[in-house]
Amino acid sequence: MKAFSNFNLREYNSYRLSAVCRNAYFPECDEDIRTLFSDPNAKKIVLGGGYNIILSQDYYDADFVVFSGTYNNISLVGEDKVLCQAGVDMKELSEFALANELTGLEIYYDIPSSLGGAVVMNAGAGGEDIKALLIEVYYYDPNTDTFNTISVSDINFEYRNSFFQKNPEMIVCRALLQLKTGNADEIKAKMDKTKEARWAKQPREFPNAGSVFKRPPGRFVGPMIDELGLKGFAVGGAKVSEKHSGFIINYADAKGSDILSLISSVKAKVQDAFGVDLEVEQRVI
Ligand SMILES: NC(=O)C1=CN([C@@H]2O[C@H](COP(=O)(O)OP(=O)(O)OC[C@H]3O[C@@H](n4cnc5c(N)ncnc54)[C@H](OP(=O)(O)O)[C@@H]3O)[C@@H](O)[C@H]2O)C=CC1
Ligand SMILES: C=C(O[C@H]1[C@H](O)[C@@H](CO)O[C@H](OP(=O)(O)OP(=O)(O)OC[C@H]2O[C@@H](n3ccc(=O)[nH]c3=O)[C@H](O)[C@@H]2O)[C@@H]1NC(C)=O)C(=O)O
Repeated sequence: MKAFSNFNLREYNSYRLSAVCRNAYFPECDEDIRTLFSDPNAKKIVLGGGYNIILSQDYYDADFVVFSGTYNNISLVGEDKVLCQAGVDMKELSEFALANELTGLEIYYDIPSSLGGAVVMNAGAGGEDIKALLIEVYYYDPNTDTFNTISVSDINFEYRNSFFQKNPEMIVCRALLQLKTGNADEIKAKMDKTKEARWAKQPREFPNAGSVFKRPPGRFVGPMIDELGLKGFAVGGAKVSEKHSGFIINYADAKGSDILSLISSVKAKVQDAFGVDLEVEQRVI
């Protein structure tokens, strides 16, 4: 396994915040996972691709385990199933599916996520989600020091929620996905179309971590923020995106604390004006 001391996580969080941690570990196999997590008292902070996190501190006197760039094997099982490890980047997984003329993963060409993060959060967009493709997930339970398999029906997926969110000590190791045989041109066309539509609406030119808030029941976040005239509202180097007000962008060397102050301010204004208590979707670390 790769291990680094005093490691700057800037390249491992999509806001590109500078945050140094005491140690960063990049597991490469199941035994590395057991070594890292078998002692429940030795707390570690888990990151996938770092696309949905806010690193609120400049320094962490803590150990991070990063599932990105390693533990990222993908293999075809039979004709139309794919087995992949937690560190697989979903974009690469969608490209693997295309190369094998398999359909189902096209939207993940542009949903920033590791496979592990996608399972934990039930990643998706436009009405599609990962739940629909999953057969089963293999995970590590530090309470019992065992690797277990859970079938999709037992994961209890909900909107941005799952068994793994409710049990954050469980480590997602691998997932088996069911795809369908497709036509390469059609798969590629859907990948390109999804990407184009998302880039047109989202501020992909700046570091960001997707939607800041969950959709409150029966409402959208963007229109409320727009109505309050908060597009472009900034704290330090962090700003409510002018392109999509459900996003915060790092436009000028923001700190995690800038993002948190901006979130508090937006939350308070939305609460005052609409009586809606916005729930932050991104993980504050
Ligand atoms: N729809 C969109 O456009 C966008 C969606 N997103 C979503 O955000 C998520 C980002 O994923 P990713 O970057 O990989 O995750 P992150 O690195 O952002 O990690 C988020 C949390 O997921 C948990 N986690 C990640 N990997 C594992 C694992 N192997 N085992 C157990 N827990 C894990 C950890 O929480 P804990 O320790 O509490 O379990 C971690 O704090 C995806 O679900 C993605 O869909 C992000 C940006 C845009
Ligand atoms: C980006 C993420 O996922 C996104 C996902 O890409 C999109 C599309 O499926 O739907 C959710 O966003 P969202 O609720 O903001 O949906 P969008 O379709 O972008 O916008 C909803 C509505 O708000 C309006 N809107 C959007 C932005 C804006 O500045 N102003 C505005 O009025 C849009 O016109 C649309 O009518 C997901 N977010 C959540 C928290 O559910 C993420 O999870 O990080």
